[in-house]
Amino acid sequence: MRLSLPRIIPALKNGAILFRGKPLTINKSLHNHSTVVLGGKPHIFSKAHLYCSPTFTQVKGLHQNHYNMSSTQGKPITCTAAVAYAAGKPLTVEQIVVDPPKAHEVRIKIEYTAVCHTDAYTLSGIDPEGAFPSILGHEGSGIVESVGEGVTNVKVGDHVIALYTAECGKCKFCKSGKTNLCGSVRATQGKGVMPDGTSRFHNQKGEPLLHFMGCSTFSQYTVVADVSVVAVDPKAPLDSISLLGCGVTTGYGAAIKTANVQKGDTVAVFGAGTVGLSVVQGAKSRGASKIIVVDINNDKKQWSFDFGATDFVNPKEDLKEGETIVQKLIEMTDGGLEYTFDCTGNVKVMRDALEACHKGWGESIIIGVAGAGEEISTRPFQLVTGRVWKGSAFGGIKGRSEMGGLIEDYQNGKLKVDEFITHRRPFTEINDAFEDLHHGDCLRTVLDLAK
Ligand SMILES: NC(=O)c1ccc[n+]([C@@H]2O[C@H](COP(=O)([O-])OP(=O)(O)OC[C@H]3O[C@@H](n4cnc5c(N)ncnc54)[C@H](O)[C@@H]3O)[C@@H](O)[C@H]2O)c1
Ligand SMILES: N[C@@H](CCC(=O)N[C@@H](CSCO)C(=O)NCC(=O)O)C(=O)O
Repeated sequence: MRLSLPRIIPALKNGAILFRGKPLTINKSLHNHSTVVLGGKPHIFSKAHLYCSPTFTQVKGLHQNHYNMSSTQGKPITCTAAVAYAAGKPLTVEQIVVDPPKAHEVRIKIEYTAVCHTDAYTLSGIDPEGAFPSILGHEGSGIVESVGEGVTNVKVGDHVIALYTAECGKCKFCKSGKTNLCGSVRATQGKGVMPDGTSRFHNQKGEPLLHFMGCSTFSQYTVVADVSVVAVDPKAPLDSISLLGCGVTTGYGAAIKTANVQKGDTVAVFGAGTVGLSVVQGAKSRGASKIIVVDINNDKKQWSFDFGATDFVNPKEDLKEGETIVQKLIEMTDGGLEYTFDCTGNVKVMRDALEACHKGWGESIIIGVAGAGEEISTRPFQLVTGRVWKGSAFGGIKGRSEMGGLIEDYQNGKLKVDEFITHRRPFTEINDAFEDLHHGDCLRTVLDLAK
């Protein structure tokens, strides 16, 4: 069993874990969370996780009780959150109040959240659905603190990932077998409220704060609909798997599910952020014969090769005089690609990605998110001659039924996740994490909500 230190310490204090038949005690706990002294003997733990070997006996019920969550159940919780008060303004880190979950809702203690490009997009003010004041964040993991009436899919103490693409299993969309776009809570989610039309967050002045993408992971506690949360293997480290809440799943799923890349296919990926590089690793896992990454930032070249790209093209530097990126890609692939992916959100790039597809069968998948008023265009002849334009949300992955498989892929070393965490910060440095997004050396910044 693997537990992060902030959670194991209360358990140890309660004598809830036995070591060689005796309760473990902490003699000393260092600020450096990678070292604690247990029973007089120093133990060093990597990545702030304690791995309980067979000599460490887990006492029955520990999982539910060690966190002492029952004291907060049914009550409002005051905690730290980062509030987006207005578009284009830094987030305000302050104390807010999180109400208990109502029926079919789940209150989660968020342990880790990463910052996705989409959070920056909404904060910038160009998201047509962006609403303020709100609590952003949608790529996070945590532990269930309490559940409302009628919740059966998760229980207190479960390790969970919040899902911005819900899965109810009952709606027209879920039952269609054609899409992961569940319809059960999407309308209220887009308005920044819970399914009953109200918010569970308010600030110290009593003003309601809106939810975001059904997740709001930029808060130490959040409330989500039960259809918007999945329990995961508690052995999977929560910091790493927070990235499965969006970026990694989106790119990997777009390659292996939406496009369903096959052995020998040629692939071009525009934009080598976490999403694009996860497309690359999905295409590589399927045995694509050529994986060309197109990015205007040379810092992304080495990343691209590390994740499985065979070629890297910087359109600002690698084109001959008068040559377009479409011509270059067509020339490199004897007529165009089987699959292209836009992972930039730039509508001009989306057009290039479509037109670089092979006549007759090439498919282009739009993943990037474009601002209000932006539209895509191409000559209809591009489609008449067999190219296909598609989109992909959350990689086409059904969060509740398919997340377990992705976690297994990660645990078996098939899916890279840790490699995307280039920066770690305490939650209080969240505005710096938004700044990180603009630097070429940053894929994902993971924020530790306990700090
Ligand atoms: N559809 C979905 O479900 C979904 C999920 C997650 C993210 N997104 C969107 O996907 C996009 C990528 O997200 P991310 O977190 O990887 O972003 P990111 O900012 O980390 O990466 C974007 C990359 O695109 C590159 N880029 C920018 N302009 C370019 C251009 N003109 N040509 C080539 N490369 C260019 C950047 O240099 C960067 O490497 C964003 O638009 C994000 O909002 C969509
Ligand atoms: N709100 C925007 C669109 C934003 C958007 O397209 N979101 C993606 C997920 S981005 C995750 O980082 C998505 O999955 N959309 C499908 C959905 O939200 O149902 C707008 O209004 O244009």
